[in-house]
Amino acid sequence: MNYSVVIPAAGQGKRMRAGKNKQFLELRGEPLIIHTLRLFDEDASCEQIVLVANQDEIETMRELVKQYGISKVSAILKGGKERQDSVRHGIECLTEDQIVLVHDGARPFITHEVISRLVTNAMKHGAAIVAVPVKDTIKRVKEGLVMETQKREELWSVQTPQAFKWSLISEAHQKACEHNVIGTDDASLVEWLGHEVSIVEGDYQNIKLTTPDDLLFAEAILTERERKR
Ligand SMILES: Nc1ccn([C@@H]2O[C@H](COP(=O)(O)OP(=O)(O)OP(=O)(O)O)[C@@H](O)[C@H]2O)c(=O)n1
Ligand SMILES: C[C@](O)(CO)[C@H](O)COP(=O)(O)O
Repeated sequence: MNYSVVIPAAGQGKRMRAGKNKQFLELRGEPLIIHTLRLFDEDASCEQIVLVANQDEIETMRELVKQYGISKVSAILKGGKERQDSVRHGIECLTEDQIVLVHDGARPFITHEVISRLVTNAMKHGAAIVAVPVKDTIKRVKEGLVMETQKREELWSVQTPQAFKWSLISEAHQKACEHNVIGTDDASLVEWLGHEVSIVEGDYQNIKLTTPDDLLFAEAILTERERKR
């Protein structure tokens, strides 16, 4: 089953403390966003990529897409204040009757195999997300004191991509916007509508490059993947 993907890349990268949007940081000589875009460009089931960028970075993104020969980018749209606003802009430019993936520009290590299982699940359930079981013990804390220890067997750490039938994710984003509902991921808006969301187990290497430490992990993952090739 073919799909379209919305890639939000319109953040500031504040936690990375690089003095610029982390999408332009280089990994093995290529910008982070290019690693992510290439993954989908090379995925046989990906029909089109909608890239969401900061207004003043749209031209740079366009040039990079051209320079690195990324062929499936159909639009580069202006992002919004929050990630959710950026994703909504991307969803709004697509149409019904398709599976839409949402994937962070800052997650360059998703695999074709996980994408394929995700899309199959989204067709069956309407909504599916990639996640991994939590490894640490998680506690709820208030004012420096432990309130509760959560049942670890019920906890999953959620990643992107997240995949949806377009009509469902479009409705979720529109209604969330009308009611000022903010979620830290897109699936939480679908959950808020009362719709089921299926989990697809992914892998721990699908990290989001968020803080400077993640650059070290990224280098290690790239080294291992090159060795396996
Ligand atoms: N208004 C925003 C905020 C974030 N994003 C994108 O959403 C993804 C996940 O967000 P995050 O890792 O938090 O990136 P930043 O917002 O850039 O980081 P920070 O919060 O540290 O500033 C990133 O690809 C980021 O570019 C976006 O498109 N629009
Ligand atoms: C969507 C996400 O990547 C799932 O883990 C995450 O919630 C994004 O959060 P951020 O605070 O915008 O990085």
